[in-house]
Amino acid sequence: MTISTKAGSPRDRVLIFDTTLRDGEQCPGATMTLEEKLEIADLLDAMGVDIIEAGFPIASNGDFEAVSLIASRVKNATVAGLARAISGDIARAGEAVRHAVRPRIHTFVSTSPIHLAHQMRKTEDEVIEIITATVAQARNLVEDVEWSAMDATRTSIDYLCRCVEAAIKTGATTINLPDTVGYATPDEYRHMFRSVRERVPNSDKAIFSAHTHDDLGLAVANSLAAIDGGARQVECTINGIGERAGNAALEEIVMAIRTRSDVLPYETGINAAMLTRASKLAAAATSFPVQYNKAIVGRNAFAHESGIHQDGMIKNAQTYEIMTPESVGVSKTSLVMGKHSGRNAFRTRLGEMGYDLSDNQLEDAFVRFKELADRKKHVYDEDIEALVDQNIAMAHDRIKLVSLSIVAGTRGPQRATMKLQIDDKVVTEEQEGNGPVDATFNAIKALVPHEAVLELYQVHAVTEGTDAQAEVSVRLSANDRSVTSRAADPDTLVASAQAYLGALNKLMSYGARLHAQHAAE
Ligand SMILES: CC(=O)SCCNC(=O)CCNC(=O)[C@H](O)C(C)(C)COP(=O)(O)OP(=O)(O)OC[C@H]1O[C@@H](n2cnc3c(N)ncnc32)[C@H](O)[C@@H]1OP(=O)(O)O
Ligand SMILES: CC(C)C(=O)C(=O)O
Repeated sequence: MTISTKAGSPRDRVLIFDTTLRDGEQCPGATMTLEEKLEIADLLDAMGVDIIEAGFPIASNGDFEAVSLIASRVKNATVAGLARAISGDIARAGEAVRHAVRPRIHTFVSTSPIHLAHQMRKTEDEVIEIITATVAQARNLVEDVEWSAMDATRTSIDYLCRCVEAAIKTGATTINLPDTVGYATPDEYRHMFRSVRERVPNSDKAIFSAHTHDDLGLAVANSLAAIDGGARQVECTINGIGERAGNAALEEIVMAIRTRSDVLPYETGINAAMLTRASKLAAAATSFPVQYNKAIVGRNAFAHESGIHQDGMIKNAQTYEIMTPESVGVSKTSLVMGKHSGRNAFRTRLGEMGYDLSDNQLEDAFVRFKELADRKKHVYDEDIEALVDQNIAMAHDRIKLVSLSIVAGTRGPQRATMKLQIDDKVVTEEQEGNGPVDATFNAIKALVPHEAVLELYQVHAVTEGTDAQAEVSVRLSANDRSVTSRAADPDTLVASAQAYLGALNKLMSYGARLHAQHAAE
């Protein structure tokens, strides 16, 4: 099947066969409700999936009902029901898909020696007879019959060719050669498709299909190799969910074909902008979270934290992104601020947040940002805001905190050892208190004797989590003047000391007469 591209060069169409609702549901814990299946089927249809494998109708009444309902509501896609090479399975699958606009029966039987000997307990000739009888039965029910050779990749090529020839002769229109146990390498899989297509005399009467599993992490690579070997249908699932390590991920195949159209001259009918939505829906329905670094749909797929990458992204997104986030339905790239970020990203984020800092202010804030990022897993905008505001506010302070250590716990009294820089003199003091905050404030009072009264002391977390920054507010009053100062730090006691000192600095800058001036002398 060939279609023309906009540029006029012919590209082969690769059919996308989605089996999220059948093989995807087979992985332990991924069972979906009827409503969830209907919602997924509607989305797959709207997204442009060519064939939706809706379930295995003989498996249960629930599966039968889901396949029947999906068959009656899907508007464009072919709806397939799976059936073993057993008459009852095929009749049930035929019944389930009968109201589909485009119904398909997908029947399969094992072909590898290990499966024939141990699972089927049949000879090769007996299985050929089973293929002939069951494909013929399916063909009597629907025109579109897919036949699969279970464990094809561990089957001898001679016997596989005999099976495929028999299936096509009896009426199979699609031949699927699955790598059922995820054992093949891309070269082997490509070669298998080439050999079977070359050696089977009637191979041109069927579309060949690849169905891969990810036991060795090769499912997508094998699917692409199969296409190179002549397959024009690929069987895959949203988020790559499926039996054991999963199936080939639909979104990865689609985006590989789209992004590397220079070396993969194919097209799919998928509206890629819906991939992220489909991923979220499948994850919610199955309760299988998508790993953060999952290709295409993982939450880090379009996120950058390292400074060199962020710098490149700011200059030109193509430096570190091979596809746009919009192309897969993600609204924008995110530059995550963290310990690996650099100045360019920090300055850019501050600009977006409305700050216009001088070079010196920026440098100071950047140093403090790196210190914070070393201590904190996530640095949010609110953290940066708190840090920069504090930095600007502290620029002209006469009293600065150099260090603070606290002894706290059940065996009081609590003790604070504090070092301050007052103008250009460094002074140290150790004080006890009724709790670590009291000890801290006592140390300040000892180092900067004053008569200001503490009117308010309040603590709240800037963001969520146990490593959140504490934002402390302190209000002091002296000589009829009242000032409030805020400070943030992951350490509540450091934030408390900074806020208290901030208030003292403000009082001093308003000209309040504090003994601090004497202490600094
Ligand atoms: C590679 C794949 O993904 S194949 C699809 C796998 N999916 C599933 O199995 C999910 C749904 N399965 C089920 O609900 C059940 O297994 C059923 C309803 C299909 C069958 O249940 P049971 O009749 O209890 O059989 P059970 O599951 O214990 O064993 C499977 C039987 O099917 C036979 N069988 C397996 N595959 C095939 C096949 N393709 N064609 C014919 N028979 C087959 C096995 O040899 C075994 O037969 P036996 O009982 O005569 O030894
Ligand atoms: C039923 C077949 C197609 C299958 O799921 C497999 O072989 O993995």
